[in-house]
Amino acid sequence: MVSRSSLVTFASVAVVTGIAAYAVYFDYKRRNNAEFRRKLKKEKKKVDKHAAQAASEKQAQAPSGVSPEELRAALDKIREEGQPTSPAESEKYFMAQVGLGEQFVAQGEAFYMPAALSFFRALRVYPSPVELIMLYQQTLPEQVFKIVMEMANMDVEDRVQGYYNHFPPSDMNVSVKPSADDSKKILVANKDFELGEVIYKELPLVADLDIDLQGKGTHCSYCLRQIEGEPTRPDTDSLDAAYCSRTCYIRSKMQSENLLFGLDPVLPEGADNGLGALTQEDRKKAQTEFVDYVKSKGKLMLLLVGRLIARTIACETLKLNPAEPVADYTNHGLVEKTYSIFDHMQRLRFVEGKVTQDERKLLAAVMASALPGVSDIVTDERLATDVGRMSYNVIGVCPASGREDRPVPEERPEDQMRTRTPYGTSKQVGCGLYLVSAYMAHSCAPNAKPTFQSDTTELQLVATQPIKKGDEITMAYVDVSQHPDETPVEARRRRRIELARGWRFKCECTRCVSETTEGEEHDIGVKGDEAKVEAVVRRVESGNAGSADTGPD
Ligand SMILES: C[S@@+](CC[C@H](N)C(=O)[O-])C[C@H]1O[C@@H](n2cnc3c(N)ncnc32)[C@H](O)[C@@H]1O
Repeated sequence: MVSRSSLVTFASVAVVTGIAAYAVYFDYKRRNNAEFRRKLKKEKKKVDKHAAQAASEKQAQAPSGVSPEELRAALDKIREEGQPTSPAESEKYFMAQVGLGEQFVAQGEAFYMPAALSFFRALRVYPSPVELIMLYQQTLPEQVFKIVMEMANMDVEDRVQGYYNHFPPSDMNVSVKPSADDSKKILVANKDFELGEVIYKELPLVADLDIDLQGKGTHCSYCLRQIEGEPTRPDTDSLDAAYCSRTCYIRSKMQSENLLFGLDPVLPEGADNGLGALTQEDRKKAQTEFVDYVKSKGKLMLLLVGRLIARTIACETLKLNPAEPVADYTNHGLVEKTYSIFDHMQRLRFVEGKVTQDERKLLAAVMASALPGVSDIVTDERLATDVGRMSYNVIGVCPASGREDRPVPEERPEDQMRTRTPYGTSKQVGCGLYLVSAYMAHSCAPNAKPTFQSDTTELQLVATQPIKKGDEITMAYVDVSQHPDETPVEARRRRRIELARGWRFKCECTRCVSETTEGEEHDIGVKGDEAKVEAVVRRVESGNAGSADTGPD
């Protein structure tokens, strides 16, 4: 049934899950095309006037009368048709579908269903669906509007609720499932694995060298491998990046380096409407200030969040240019139509991070100097959540050889960064955010371990015990060995404190439970589990997405 709440459902979910593909382009167009802005303003005024009227009239809330089966079949067919890929094609497609819809409507009620399908097709490619829905509500016959809304809700619900049917990709041999008490997510094996077998390989969404290795030229700034011979060094890189190969250089540049630390234009030719108004000097200055801050304060997580935002923008702008060989620059089909990076990220658990005003300004200035207007998305709230989510989920990259020269951190490792490495952080060269591995729970008696056998950021998850299909897969977030100077009780207490300080949860693993001694429990600084999941995600997953509140709890 189409009701106001389902309209809100669609609106809030569509907004928070990222309008994606054309957002950057259209946003620019809107800001810069006076005619477009005038038209939008006029339409908005019309809508505001009618909205008050409609509210008082309390529109009928009956369903469209079309059966869910019929709607489902129509939706499946429309999905199969695919969507235009370039902005120009999208605009053409949008106009054509709206024109068709109008023609069908003019032919009378018998043609309302095909009319609604055309308007729905147009809605799917429009970058601001909420605005369009408001226009539809005021201009389309009620019956047509209801069909469009029912289809839109079905589309969004499938996408949001069906997320874990599509992710992780099936070739990774694992699924994300709810835990037995439904309070969290766990990673489960889709088949049996023998001891020592590789369960899956995963590339990071973003990764970075430890701060002390940045700019040194000893390790690749993209794959983090130790560089043999002369590194590839771009002339104008503000972070002094060095690469082990041209492939790494190109990938890094395409994914985040150019936007953050390079000077090439960010949008594809023709899509920027002359927006690259800031000079290269402005861009360099903003970049240098950000780099100086990150390096002097050791803010690796802020750097990674910058990369994350840059990569999100790069993914969306790459979609604007179908001629680009997208797959070459991306990992695991991350640039795909159904889910954006934002969709992936917002499902990860986190503890809010601390970000100062200066930090936000420095990062926003880098973004603004490359792509004016984009700095608007770097809000205090978003940054605190992103930094929290990043530091909560990254995994330390420890190549087989590791390193012995890592500076001893002044802060406790778990305060400075939580890099989830079973070897401790002392040997790592950097860290990466791995979207699938992020779901692995900690166990003090884990059955799997992340390894970096190719000496790059590619994570290979290896079974450290035989694993049966359906078993939960776990890793150690901290060093779970018993040190020579420790009793079992002391070792248990050490790892539990480290977990509580770093990840704010009380370990409930089988080993901790079995090693509990009577009267021994002590205050480890946390009562239960203080990690959060984005409120909108929780609501959507519990089938109650109607609220407009989209912030974390
Ligand atoms: C990095 S996330 C792992 C994925 C997470 N379980 C989820 O629901 O998305 C870490 C969170 O998992 C849970 N967790 C992981 N290992 C745990 C353990 N040994 N005992 C209790 N909770 C654990 C805690 O809620 C913690 O906040």
